Amino acid sequence: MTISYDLSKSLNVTSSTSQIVSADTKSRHIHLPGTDCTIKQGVSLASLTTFRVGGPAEWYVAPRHLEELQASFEWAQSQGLSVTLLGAGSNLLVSDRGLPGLVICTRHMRSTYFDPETGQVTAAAGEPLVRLAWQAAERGLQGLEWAVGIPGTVGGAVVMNAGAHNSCTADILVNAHVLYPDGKLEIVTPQNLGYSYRTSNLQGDRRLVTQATFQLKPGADAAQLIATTAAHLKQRHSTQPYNKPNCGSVFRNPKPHAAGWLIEQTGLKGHRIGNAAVAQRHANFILNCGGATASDIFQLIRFVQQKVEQEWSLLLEPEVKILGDFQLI
Ligand SMILES: Cc1cc2nc3c(=O)[nH]c(=O)nc-3n(C[C@H](O)[C@H](O)[C@H](O)COP(=O)(O)OP(=O)(O)OC[C@H]3O[C@@H](n4cnc5c(N)ncnc54)[C@H](O)[C@@H]3O)c2cc1C
Ligand SMILES: NC(=O)C1=CN([C@@H]2O[C@H](COP(=O)(O)OP(=O)(O)OC[C@H]3O[C@@H](n4cnc5c(N)ncnc54)[C@H](OP(=O)(O)O)[C@@H]3O)[C@@H](O)[C@H]2O)C=CC1
Ligand SMILES: C=C(O[C@H]1[C@H](O)[C@@H](CO)O[C@H](OP(=O)(O)OP(=O)(O)OC[C@H]2O[C@@H](n3ccc(=O)[nH]c3=O)[C@H](O)[C@@H]2O)[C@@H]1NC(C)=O)C(=O)O
Repeated sequence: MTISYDLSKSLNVTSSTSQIVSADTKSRHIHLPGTDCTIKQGVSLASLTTFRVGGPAEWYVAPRHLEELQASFEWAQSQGLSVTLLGAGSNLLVSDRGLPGLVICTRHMRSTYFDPETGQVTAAAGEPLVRLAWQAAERGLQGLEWAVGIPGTVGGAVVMNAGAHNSCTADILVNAHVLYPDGKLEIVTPQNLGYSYRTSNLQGDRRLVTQATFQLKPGADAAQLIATTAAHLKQRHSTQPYNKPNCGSVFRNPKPHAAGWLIEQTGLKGHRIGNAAVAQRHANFILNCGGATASDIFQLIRFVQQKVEQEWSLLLEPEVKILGDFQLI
């Protein structure tokens, strides 16, 4: 049985039913008129996700500017293609069969502006959150020290409400610019985004975050902020596995419990399916031990869910976004 499996009810799952590629889209590269941007056919997504798994995008584009982004949306609409949004791919499990339609990757949308007076920082969607955290600390701007070690983009952080060390994106977001597929731009505030733990109403949505502004506290001691940031990174490296491809925490914590604790108590540390394994260092991490398939990881996620539910009567909800078709074995 082949299904589009919606594990978290908030997944941007796309069907793998082949799209009809129209006559003028048969070449492997399509130049977007009026831009320097090229849409490519059949681009592997494995190297674009931190799990290092996943098949090809039917079509792929990585715009650098708003105009290129708008042109990409227009092109997808003109071809009747579905659109999937990709940041740094650090919270994604993409099917081995790849994704139909157009995958728009924002990681080349880069720019940062720090206002030392107000403490506000505005960054384009593709800026690495980690880079922003270090730059803020170096400028004596307090409020992003928690973000070190999270290998996502600014856009991904706004969508996922990324967080750590009892802080999260919603705490510091002033506003985000979002682009609708029809080209309309809107400025949204945290109050509009339905934020809660690792959740926002942008998840599974068609709006694309193009930039975000965060409020930091100016005038802090840079050396102190750098020390705190470094301490957070050190703590992470001592509790989380950074040596093999993964997606961070696989499941949201079913508070007041910690998913990692539940999985360890269920005896699943080290459990392996194919080349995917539950990490020894942290049971809420699944590792690609080398040559894992998305299917291996998917089966392991299902297995962990089933075992934990049997033991604790709790269904763990994936934090990772599962995209495309997966087959239940
Ligand atoms: C080693 C490791 C450690 C991690 N630690 C943490 C942690 O401590 N805390 C934490 O919260 N997360 C953590 N994560 C998970 C991940 O880094 C975050 O969820 C991150 O915010 C995802 O950002 P991304 O750019 O990679 O988004 P992606 O994984 O590319 O996408 C995530 C979702 O956001 C959507 N999306 C991405 N960009 C945009 C955009 N510009 N506009 C609209 N939608 C968009 C995608 O469609 C998808 O639904 C970790 C991951 C790894 C690999
Ligand atoms: N296990 C996995 O699956 C993966 C784990 N990771 C881990 O996640 C974490 C975050 O990864 P990633 O987002 O790629 O971030 P990186 O740690 O690679 O850093 C991103 C950018 O932040 C800036 N930066 C990093 N460290 C410092 C510093 N000490 N001082 C000043 N600036 C700094 C640099 O910008 P500039 O170059 O402009 O100076 C760098 O390019 C890392 O610990 C990485 O090892 C990342 C990917 C996959
Ligand atoms: C990595 C992510 O975020 C991380 C974030 O980096 C850290 C640090 O703030 O706190 C959360 O982890 P976490 O809840 O697992 O934090 P930890 O402190 O490592 O563990 C919580 C509790 O579980 C226990 N634990 C953890 C792992 C394990 O194998 N066994 C175990 O018993 C720990 O001893 C601790 O008592 C976030 N995870 C979630 C799902 O909320 C992510 O979202 O991808």
